[in-house]
Amino acid sequence: MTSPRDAHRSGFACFVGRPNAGKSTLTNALVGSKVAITSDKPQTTRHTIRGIVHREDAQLIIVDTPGLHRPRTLLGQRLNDLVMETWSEVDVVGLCVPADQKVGPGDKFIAGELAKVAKKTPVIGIVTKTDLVGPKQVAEQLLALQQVMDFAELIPVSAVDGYQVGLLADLLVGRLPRGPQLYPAGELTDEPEQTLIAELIREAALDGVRDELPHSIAVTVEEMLPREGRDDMLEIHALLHVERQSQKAIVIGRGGERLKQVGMVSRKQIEKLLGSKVYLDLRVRVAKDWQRDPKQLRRLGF
Ligand SMILES: Nc1nc2c(ncn2[C@@H]2O[C@H](COP(=O)(O)OP(=O)(O)OP(=O)(O)O)[C@@H](O)[C@H]2O)c(=O)[nH]1
Repeated sequence: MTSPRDAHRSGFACFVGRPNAGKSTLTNALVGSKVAITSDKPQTTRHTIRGIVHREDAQLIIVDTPGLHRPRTLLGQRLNDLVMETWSEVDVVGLCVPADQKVGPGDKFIAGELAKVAKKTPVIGIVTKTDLVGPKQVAEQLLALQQVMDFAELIPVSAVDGYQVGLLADLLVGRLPRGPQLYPAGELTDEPEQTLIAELIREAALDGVRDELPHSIAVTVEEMLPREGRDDMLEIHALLHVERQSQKAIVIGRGGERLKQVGMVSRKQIEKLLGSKVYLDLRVRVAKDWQRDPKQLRRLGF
């Protein structure tokens, strides 16, 4: 007889899909907590952030990769390499395609790349954002997705209303090998706190900026220390790196209004994350063309 302990499964999953497909939101819905940043701007997830789903019968570690795209810069190339590397290391991959957009060349490009690992790693086709369309369109999207590659399973979900999120967790867990817990119960992510904080600041800074500017913002946390004379407060110093002087002006805004807003919004999120009051000092620095400069990329953690 197998004991429940022997039946325990553990392992890694990741979601892929074109930018904005809903991968981060789905990670959060599965984990039940805000660990991956989300935004309506494409390519917001630069770091491989893991969310951990703890269940009686399994521990599912979700690696949230950046969107795959045709590389134009050194950063783009590195991001793609990171995605490929992630695929070969996980137990199951979910290809996310939003229900409200036609299956297009971007999805086919990703499916083509995924097919290369599909013999080793099962791929689940996931139609996301089903709350945005009617049942007929969901069915059509499932059919369209089925054409692009040979999936181990196909499932429609909505991270917003929770539709089939539990079932998706079951499907993912079903593909994990038997094994013990890999992380302590209750731990939701193994990303260093500073990375999460930097991501929250970047998320706030991206809100309301258009075009190519989002790709030009990077955030580093330079210092975290107890605030002098306030033992209930943390003091955090962070830098927003942009590529050009003109971008600096946009990020700061007229009379510093935008930066103030970014500070206010992200401070609230950071306080929630850390469970402590925070004094946040944000500065903007021009790191000329950092996306094309290997030294700068390393300094910014890529
Ligand atoms: N209505 C609806 N919107 C969703 C759902 N999931 C995600 N979204 C929205 O779609 C946008 C993109 O979601 P993300 O989770 O950031 O997408 P992503 O694939 O991680 O994007 P990148 O990080 O750019 O690769 C956000 O505005 C989300 O709020 C969903 O189930 N329903």
